[in-house]
Amino acid sequence: MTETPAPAETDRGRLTALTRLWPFARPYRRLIALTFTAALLASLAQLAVPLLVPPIVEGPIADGDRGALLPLLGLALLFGLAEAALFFLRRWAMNVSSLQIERDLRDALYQRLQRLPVAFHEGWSSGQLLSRATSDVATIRRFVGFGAVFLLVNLITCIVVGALLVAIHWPLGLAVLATSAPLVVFGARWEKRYNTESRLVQDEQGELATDVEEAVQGIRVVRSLGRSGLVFGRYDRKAVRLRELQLGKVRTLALIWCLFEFHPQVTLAMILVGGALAVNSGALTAGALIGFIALFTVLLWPILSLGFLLAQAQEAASACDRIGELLDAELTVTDRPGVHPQPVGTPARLRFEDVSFRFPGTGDPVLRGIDLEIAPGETVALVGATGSGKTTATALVARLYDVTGGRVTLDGHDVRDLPLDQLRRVVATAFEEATLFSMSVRENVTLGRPGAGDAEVEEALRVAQAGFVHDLPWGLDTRIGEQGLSLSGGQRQRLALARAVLGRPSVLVLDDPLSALDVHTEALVERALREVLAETTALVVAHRASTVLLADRVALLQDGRITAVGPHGELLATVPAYRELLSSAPELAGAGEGGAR
Ligand SMILES: Nc1ncnc2c1ncn2[C@@H]1O[C@H](COP(=O)(O)OP(=O)(O)OP(=O)(O)O)[C@@H](O)[C@H]1O
Repeated sequence: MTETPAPAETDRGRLTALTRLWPFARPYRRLIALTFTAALLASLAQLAVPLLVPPIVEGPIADGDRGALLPLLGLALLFGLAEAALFFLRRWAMNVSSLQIERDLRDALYQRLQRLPVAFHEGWSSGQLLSRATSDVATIRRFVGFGAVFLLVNLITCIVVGALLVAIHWPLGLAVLATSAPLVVFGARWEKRYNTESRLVQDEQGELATDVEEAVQGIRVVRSLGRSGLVFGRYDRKAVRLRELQLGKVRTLALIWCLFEFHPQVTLAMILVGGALAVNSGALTAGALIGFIALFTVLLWPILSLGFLLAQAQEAASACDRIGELLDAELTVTDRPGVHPQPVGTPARLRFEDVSFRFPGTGDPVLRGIDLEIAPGETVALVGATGSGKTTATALVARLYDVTGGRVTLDGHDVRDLPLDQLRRVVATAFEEATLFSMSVRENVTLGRPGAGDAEVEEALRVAQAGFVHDLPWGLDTRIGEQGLSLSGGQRQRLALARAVLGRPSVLVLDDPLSALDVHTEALVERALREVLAETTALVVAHRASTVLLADRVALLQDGRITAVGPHGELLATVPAYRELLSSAPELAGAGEGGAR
């Protein structure tokens, strides 16, 4: 796997990236509006007590009229109760909408990852994808479920309270607003710096996740080579770098907090001095000053929270950008507009017509002008030196990659003119690396054909010589794969083969699927496989003599070109390069003595 592409140095991570969330938030706009309204009303209800202070101080308290106190206190209590009810409503609506948005985002991301071409996945490390699908989605949920609402509500509270302060005593009110201005200027400047740091931290977390994943997956190799120390060293260097990046982020945040903490204290001192002078000169009553200070304390939380709310918004914007990189990635292998199912026989005729292929971003093409026709029911073995392009050629049939020149056809239809659904139903592929999922044996085998009946499954298992599954603790219902029962390499290959031959596909593509079998099992699988190959069209990558002998004809691939096609015996007799290949590859050498089937 290559390094994850670096983000472009454009507008990335600016708060405008948050607008990407709108399509996900739109279905829940009513709940979001309810959240926002409840939060705003609760904040405004908080203002009731400070606003009631001057009438209480200057009325009942100054006059010693206890009876007049009661209705005012009752009013304050009512506002308190309203605030509590609004708090509950806000939390409920906020959590429901944010959890829904999180789920929708996760689903969209997962579906996109499933649809993105193989070439895309080869360019991205799994840790980067994992961190986007988990921690970035959670960051967005936290912002949607908290930061976004309070950023707006607190801003409105600041404006309303600012206006009230000016209304109570305009010189003091304006002074409070003037001391708040640096917060805005500083906040805007800091936004850029914090954003860059957030993004770097998030990317480094992805790198670290990749390392952990590789170390776990490759644990046997690492242990057997005795390189745990080396692998740990690499991991530790990244962990140290992550710590440094996080510390940088913390430093920036600490600076912000400093300012946001310092500001209210200085402002409060200024209000006390200015207020005392105003009361002395008769420009302000004592009650109004107490009310002014009480209102200013309401302003403290919105001002203090601005720092971390902006930080949360920044992190969410970075997360949106990172997720956007996946959601915007081009779906290069997709259904052409207007495609509809075409008649494809079983077995089908497979043709490579002047096919060329170049991996994206690479120089020389891997395949150049390949012509190969495989008649219905015929088996052709693809033979060539390592790196000659055999696996790449087979991957073009099921459109794991799309040709960059020429075309591949099934019964005369360009594979790009078939709906992907149909194509992948009629073409079955078994890879050299047998991948099994954390599911039951049955689910693993029927993955490509969920409707397959018991008889078909049994037949596929028989062909693949995978009868061992009946001896597993729960037979076909035994859970296998990463989190299930461990199987040997040969057993895994046999199950992957059973998956490919299930339902007798129109075209069978086998990429050296017998490589992990012992000689005895291989002979049994080959015998059964001959039955299947007799009824289907097959393209088989052969690294071993025994696999070559399964084929009717052999195609020799050299440097991305097919240089000879014919029965094994004929090539052996007439093509020196083929003879050389057989003699230089011990695995293939045995074919020298045999003949094609
Ligand atoms: N994702 C990729 N990006 C760029 N180049 C690639 C990619 N995958 C394979 N290649 C290159 O394409 C060439 C053909 O690879 P391919 O796997 O098709 O060869 P092969 O004949 O199947 O080899 P082997 O017998 O070792 O399996 C090689 O040079 C390989 O390095």
